[in-house]
Order: sequence, then C-alpha cells, then structure tokens
Amino acid sequence: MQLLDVYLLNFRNLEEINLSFDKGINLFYGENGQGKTSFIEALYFNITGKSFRTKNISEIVKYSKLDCGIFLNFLDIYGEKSLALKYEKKHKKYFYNKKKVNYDEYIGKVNVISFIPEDIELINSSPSTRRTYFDYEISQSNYNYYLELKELNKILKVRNKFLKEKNIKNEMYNIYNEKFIDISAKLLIKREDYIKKLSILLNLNYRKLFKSSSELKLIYKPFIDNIEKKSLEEIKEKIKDKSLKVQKKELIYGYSLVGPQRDEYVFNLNEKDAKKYSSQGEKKSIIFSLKISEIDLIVKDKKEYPIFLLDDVSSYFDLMHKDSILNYFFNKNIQVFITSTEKLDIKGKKFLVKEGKIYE
Ligand SMILES: Nc1ncnc2c1ncn2[C@@H]1O[C@H](COP(=O)(O)OP(=O)(O)OP(=O)(O)O)[C@@H](O)[C@H]1O
Repeated sequence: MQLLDVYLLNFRNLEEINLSFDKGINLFYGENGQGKTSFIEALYFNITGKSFRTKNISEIVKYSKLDCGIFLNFLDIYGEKSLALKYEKKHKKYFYNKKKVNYDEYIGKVNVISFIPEDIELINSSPSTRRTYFDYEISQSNYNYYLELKELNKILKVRNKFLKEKNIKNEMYNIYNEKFIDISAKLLIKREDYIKKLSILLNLNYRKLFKSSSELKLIYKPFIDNIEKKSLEEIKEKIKDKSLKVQKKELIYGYSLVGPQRDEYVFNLNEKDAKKYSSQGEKKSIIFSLKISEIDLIVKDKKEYPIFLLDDVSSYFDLMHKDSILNYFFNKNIQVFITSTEKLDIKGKKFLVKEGKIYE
C-alpha cells in the first residue's frame, strides 16, 4: 500500500500543502512547533476519520478558519484510489474515489499504523484506552469485528436502559439479552484469537529489535475466565451464567456489569505487569514492537503492507536503535512517514517543515 500524493487545506498550522511522496521513506524535519506532527496527523485523520491527538475535531481546523479538508491519492494491490475527508460546519464528509460515502464505507481502505510519543499511554492509562486501541486495530484486519462491535454498543445501550428502569421481566429485554450474549461471545473469540497471534509476534519483535532476552507477553483478560479453546456455545453459556450471577447487582447499579466493555489487556515483561514495573525506555520499546507486530498481522490478513507514521523519531530512540528501525522499514519496502528535528541521513524524500509550509 502506498500513498501517492496529498492536498490539504487549513489543517492546524498548515494552510495549503500539496505534496507527492516517495514509495519508501518520507522524512519531515524541522524545528519544534513548525507543523511536522500536524502533517502526519492530517494523513492519519484522512485515513481513519480520527485524530491521534484529540477527540475534539474542531481543534484541528486552522485558527480563524471554519473548515478543513484532506485529499489523498493512494495505490493498493488493485490500483489507484482516492480518499477525501472534508470537515465542514462541524461535520465530517467522506469521499471514496470522489463519491460521497458514509463512515462505514470509508474506513479500512488504507491500513495505517502510527507511532507517536503519547502512545506510551497505552500501557500507563486505563483499560478503556487499551480496549479502544485494540478494537480499532482488530477492526483494521477484520471488518466483521467492526460491525459486531458497533452492534454490541447499540444493544448495550438498550440493555442498560432496561436495567436502569428495572424492567427485565419485559420480553424485549430477553431478546436483547440473548443478542447481547451472542455478540459478546463472538467478540471475545475474535479478541482472544487476535491477541494470541499478536503476543507471539510481539515477543519475537521485541527481542529482535531491541536485542533483548526478556520475555514479553500481551495478555487478554476477558470478563469471563478460561475461554481458550472453548466453542461459541460454551462461551455463551458462561456469559449467561455470569450475567445471572450479577443480575441483582446490575439492577442496583442500573447498567451492565458483564460484557466485552469490561475486558482488559495487560503487557507483561518477564512475568511482571509493565504498567507497574517497566521503565519508560522499556515501555517505549514495548509499544514500538507492538506496532511492528501489527504490521505483520495486517500483511498476513490483507496481503499488503500498511503505511507507517512515526512521529518524533529523534526523541524516541538513540542512534543505534534509530538506525536499526529505519533499516527495518527500508528492507521491508514499507512506506513510512517520519518526523524528526534532525535532517537524518536516509534514503528517500526529505521535506523541510517551516512555519506551516513544507518544502521538498
Ligand atoms: N488549529 C490550529 N491552528 C493553527 N495552529 C495550530 C492549531 N493547532 C495547533 N497549532 C500550532 O501548530 C504548530 C505546529 O505544531 P506541531 O505539533 O505540528 O509541531 P511540530 O513541528 O511537530 O513540533 P514538535 O517537534 O515540537 O512536536 C504549533 O505551534 C501549534 O501551536
């Protein structure tokens, strides 16, 4: 997968940018506060409809402007395509190959992995951050997962409403509850399967990239125990049992105490929870290895490489690691967009970012 060129208007401090890319490494260098991160954030926003820096999308529109837009041409195994995302009057409008589409038809056209300094929060922050993160990553390789998750969120709202109104004798509650159990079980199986594969790759990549002999594991902790090697029906039974056990409590609290919305993911380095025991440096390396492992999974499912966005490479890695990481991308022919305060000596295109303008 390859991004060919981009045209963007009014994205943060970038007023109007028109660039074409190298199929390998694209370096964006310049001093602090010039617009480097904003540029790769714009690419990410175009591809995913989300920002990796904020949930409040109105922040990304250039000060004193009302709207912004990003137009991207890319190449996948079938040929040249385009994605356009306009943010107008506080609404996003999506276009795929110049045709207006809805979000479901838009996402997943380009697979992207980003690595930004804030990603370390994936280890440090709350379970919901990890759930949101892995939901997005699993959705990238499995569209059914995305659809089931969307369905679950709808059903969960209704289930919670019944619980809040203490209305569980209602026949409709049973119908929704059955659906809730069915979709929950399907999601659990998909999460378990994805994390199992990812954890193996994670350990391998961590050891290789950071020349370490440590044992790194990503552990999936679903809200019910022991789902490994269980069938869909067996998992559904377990969920049913658990939900009956907590039913009284659910009626007191007025919301669901069971379900995939209560799952957790844990990184263990040498059998110790990385959140509590690992150093900042180790955490950076864990997250970087995670991203590299996700590339491997996407390639397996999609038969082509995702694009990779790597923010602030200089502050993240020392010289030795920086070189081995850049070589990794170079050898695999992955298209990568890197920001750095230094003009690194690498093959590919180099762009100077200065005061909201980008020069090749
Ligand atoms: N909506 C906006 N409109 C205009 N400027 C903005 C907007 N949001 C942020 N900025 C400004 O854009 C500038 C560029 O920020 P950016 O994070 O892209 O810099 P950078 O080149 O990546 O620097 P660093 O290396 O420090 O991260 C900053 O000065 C920031 O204050």
